[in-house]
Amino acid sequence: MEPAADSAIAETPLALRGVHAELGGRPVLRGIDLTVGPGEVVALLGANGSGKSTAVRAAVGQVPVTGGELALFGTPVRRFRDWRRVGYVPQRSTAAGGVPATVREVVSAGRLARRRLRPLGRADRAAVDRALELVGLADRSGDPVEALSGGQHQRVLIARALAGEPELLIMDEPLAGVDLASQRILADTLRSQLAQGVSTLVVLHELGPLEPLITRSVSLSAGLVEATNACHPHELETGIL
Ligand SMILES: Nc1ncnc2c1ncn2[C@@H]1O[C@H](COP(=O)(O)OP(=O)(O)OP(=O)(O)O)[C@@H](O)[C@H]1O
Repeated sequence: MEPAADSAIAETPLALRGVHAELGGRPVLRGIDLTVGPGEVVALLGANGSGKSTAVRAAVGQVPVTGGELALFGTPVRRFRDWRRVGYVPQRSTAAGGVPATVREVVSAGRLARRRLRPLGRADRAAVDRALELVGLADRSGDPVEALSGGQHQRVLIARALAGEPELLIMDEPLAGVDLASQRILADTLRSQLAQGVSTLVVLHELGPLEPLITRSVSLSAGLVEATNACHPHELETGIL
């Protein structure tokens, strides 16, 4: 194989080929093809239960792949260890998991894959500060996460993912329950990440303020890809929603 082709494959942040996955013994993904190329923002769309969350959870190694191939940066997910290259924002949940924690503590957890067992250093603290600034929560960093609204909570989860300075950002419904002002902050945040070359896979029900940033949309139906649309800013067909 040509070296150029080799490096092109290695640089593909996320590639799913004919991916199958099961939950509770039932097939949920039934042969998904999905690629997130360098610098792309791919929106994953589809009805409730179509398999969007399962696809992203497979991509971050939380759901085993039972067939096909899933690779991160050219490495099969089962062998992938370089998780600091990936930022994951799970579907809305409690950021602190019931444990009292401040906004800064939760966001600092995003540095874990980089720090390993070392204490938080100056570069870690600077990255946490930048992430808090990006999502507009710098002034709330000392507050307990329990004291935040749902939309602010969601921004904490995004800041936690950004604090790790990922090359691939995977977000599961980051706009769910978030008001328009917060959605715009998220759009600005994503725009700044794109400018730095971060690739993104984002599960959405409505494109909202993210619409101009999306380069491609992939629509799932009953565990299969129903449609793929190359999007140019402002040209996405809203009909696919
Ligand atoms: N733990 C589980 N055990 C068994 N089935 C599950 C489990 N989690 C999800 N499922 C099923 O898998 C299918 C896909 O679920 P998934 O959460 O991936 O859908 P989704 O497209 O993200 O939906 P939504 O838009 O509602 O978030 C659904 O039919 C769901 O009922």
